[in-house]
Amino acid sequence: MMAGETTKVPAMQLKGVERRFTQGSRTVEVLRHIDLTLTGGEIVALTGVSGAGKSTLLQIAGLLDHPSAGEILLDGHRIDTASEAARTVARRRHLGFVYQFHHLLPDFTALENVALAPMIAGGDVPASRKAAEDILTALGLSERLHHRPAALSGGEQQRVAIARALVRHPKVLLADEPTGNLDEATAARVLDAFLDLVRAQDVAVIIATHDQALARKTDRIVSLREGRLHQMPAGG
Ligand SMILES: Nc1ncnc2c1ncn2[C@@H]1O[C@H](COP(=O)(O)OP(=O)(O)OP(=O)(O)O)[C@@H](O)[C@H]1O
Repeated sequence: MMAGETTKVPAMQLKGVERRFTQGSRTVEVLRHIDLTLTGGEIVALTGVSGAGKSTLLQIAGLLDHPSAGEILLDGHRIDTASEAARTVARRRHLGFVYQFHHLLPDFTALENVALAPMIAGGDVPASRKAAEDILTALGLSERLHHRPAALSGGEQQRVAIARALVRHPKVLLADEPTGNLDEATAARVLDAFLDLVRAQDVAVIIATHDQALARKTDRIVSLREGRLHQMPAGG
């Protein structure tokens, strides 16, 4: 190790993760033995054909589902064996989620939608609103703070959803087709704003996507095939 360098604990590690679903007499092995290390500041694209298990893997990494076997470490600590209450706290404090459809609250403004997350986590109102304003401004939405979702374009709505996921500075951000609902030009703009922001925040990001143009902009591409994770060569 070089002088002044510190070893960085991975934001999240999946070790030997398996997930099988049993329906009647039939068992489907969706994830067979997944090893994945996510480091702060690293953006990983998770690819694979429809049904390959991308969403299943995100659900497990997001502590929303339990692996059938294997370990999950968050910031170096086992979290898969923790109580449901501890997992909920860890999810709120350390994980952020962005989905294809944004699920913004229709009766709240952009600013309120984003500020709610830190407020629910116990932040005071002025600090939460300031954090929300800062991140929305970083995403180019300073002129849209007081608009409700219905008065925003699709790309703007998705940027609000991204702001909401990032406002508490999660250690890990899990995104499932975050630009899948947008036209190509809007998707590219939203993605660029999103990548600039997460690179500045040092958050580990995993993005499940079918979009090769999106995947090529990340630091690393992994692909799920027959339940196993393959590292794809650099450059996609
Ligand atoms: N709760 C469940 N019960 C039974 N089977 C399930 C369950 N959840 C997922 N599966 C199966 O696991 C496999 C992987 O599904 P998953 O949604 O993770 O794929 P995906 O790669 O995200 O697909 P897509 O790109 O279409 O969203 C599919 O065959 C699916 O039917």
